[in-house]
Amino acid sequence: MTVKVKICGVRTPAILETAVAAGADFVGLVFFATSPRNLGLQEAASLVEAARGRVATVAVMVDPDDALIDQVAQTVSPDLLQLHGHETPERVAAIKARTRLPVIKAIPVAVAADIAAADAYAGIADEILFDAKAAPDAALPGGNGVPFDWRMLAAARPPFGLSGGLNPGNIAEAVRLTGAHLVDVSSGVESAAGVKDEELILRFIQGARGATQQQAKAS
Ligand SMILES: O=C(O)c1ccccc1NCC(=O)[C@H](O)[C@H](O)COP(=O)(O)O
Repeated sequence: MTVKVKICGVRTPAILETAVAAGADFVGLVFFATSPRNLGLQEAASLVEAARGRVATVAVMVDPDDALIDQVAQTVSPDLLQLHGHETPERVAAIKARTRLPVIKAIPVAVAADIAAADAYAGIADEILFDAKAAPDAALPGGNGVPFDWRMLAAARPPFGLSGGLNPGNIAEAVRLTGAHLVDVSSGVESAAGVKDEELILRFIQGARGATQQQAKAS
């Protein structure tokens, strides 16, 4: 199994090129006004145009209303959507029907009981992404660079994605321990909030690919 890698919070053409050259499968474009990774619609549209056919683009939104959904779908035209808020299964289904785009649903995890929340999205979301639940006083619902206890994912139904506090130093262990088929990183490949680092992106993707090879040998 080859682990798919998503580099989230891409903001510039140069970092998009780095992610493509390093072999990323997905790049995330964040639409969340107070995030240091937030993009305007036109900036995002330019990145999507440059990415088309080379790496899949994911528009990351938090409890978006229909107006934002329509603006992003029509102006930015990403390959997928990622819903990172409190969207119900019914809302996810409605957004999918409205846009005809595949949807990644983020499930926030702090305690073992949180894993079961994913079950309600079976057959609705195209991908489940278990992410660390943000602290109550956190400024952002995602992209905080904080991991959760991966052992809780023993109760998760594969396939699933993993994010939250991943970085070049822990990605191999994270893949080995969880069996995640998708890994998603933001803070762990940044030199400062919202500033992606080319070297860290390369090392992260190499680490994910290396972990895949070891896992394949063991099975
Ligand atoms: O990254 C953001 O700024 C962000 C803002 C609002 C909602 C979601 C956001 N990011 C979602 C992601 O997909 C991140 O990659 C994921 O939460 C992991 O982040 P990190 O722990 O920093 O690697």
